[in-house]
Amino acid sequence: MIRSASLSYQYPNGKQLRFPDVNLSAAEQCLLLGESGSGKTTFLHLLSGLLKSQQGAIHINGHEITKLKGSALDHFRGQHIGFIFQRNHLISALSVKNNLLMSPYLAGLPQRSERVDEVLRQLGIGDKKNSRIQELSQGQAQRVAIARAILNKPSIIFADEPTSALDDKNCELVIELLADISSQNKSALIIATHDQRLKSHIPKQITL
Ligand SMILES: Nc1ncnc2c1ncn2[C@@H]1O[C@H](COP(=O)(O)OP(=O)(O)OP(=O)(O)O)[C@@H](O)[C@H]1O
Repeated sequence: MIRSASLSYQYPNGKQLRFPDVNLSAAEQCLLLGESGSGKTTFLHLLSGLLKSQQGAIHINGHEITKLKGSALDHFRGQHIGFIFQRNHLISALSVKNNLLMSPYLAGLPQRSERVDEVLRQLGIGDKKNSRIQELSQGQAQRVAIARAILNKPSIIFADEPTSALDDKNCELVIELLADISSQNKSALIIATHDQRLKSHIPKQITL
C-alpha cells in the first residue's frame, strides 16, 4: 500500500529533516507524533507528493511517486490520495457540494454528484449540501474537508492535525469517522497530531 525508504528533506537555510521508514498495508491506521517543528507536516506533504522529495523513495500501490511529475502526479494524487489539511482550504463563498466537486475537476477526474450525496450522508451532513461553507460550524466544516478527501475512495488518507481545533465531542466524532472510513474503504490512514486525545483510538504510532 504505502512504503517509504530513507526520506529526508531540507528547507533553504533549514536543518536536514530525516524521516523514519513507513510501511502500511490497506486499512492500516497510524498516528504520526512529534513536537512542534519536528517535521510532521513536511513528512505528510512528502508522502502525499505535495512536496517533492529530495532523497529517498515512496511507493504507493506499487507506483514510485517520486518519479511522477506535473499532471501525471496530480492525476495519481486525485485517484489514490486523500489529504485533510491543518487549515481546511475550503472556499467559503461556495456551497458544500461545489467545494466537493472542485477536487475531481482539478484532478481531471469525472465529477459525480451522486457520490457527493453519498459521502455527505455518510458523514451526517447530507442536509448541508447547498449551504455555503461560511454558514457551517467548525465541526461541520471539518467533516466537509473529510468528505472532500474521501470522495474518490483513496487508497490512503493523510490528515494533518484534524482534531486540534475541535472540542471533545467533535474530536471523538471525527476520529471515529476517519477510523470507520478507513476500515470500510480499506484505505490506509496516517494522522499527524499532537492531540493526546487520539492516542487511545489508534495504537500504532510513529514518533519523529
Ligand atoms: N516553507 C518552509 N520554509 C522553511 N522552513 C520551513 C518551511 N516549512 C516548515 N519549515 C521548517 O521545517 C521544520 C518542520 O516543520 P513542520 O511544519 O513540518 O513541523 P510540524 O512537526 O508539522 O510542526 P507543528 O506541529 O508545529 O505543525 C520546522 O523547523 C519549520 O520551521
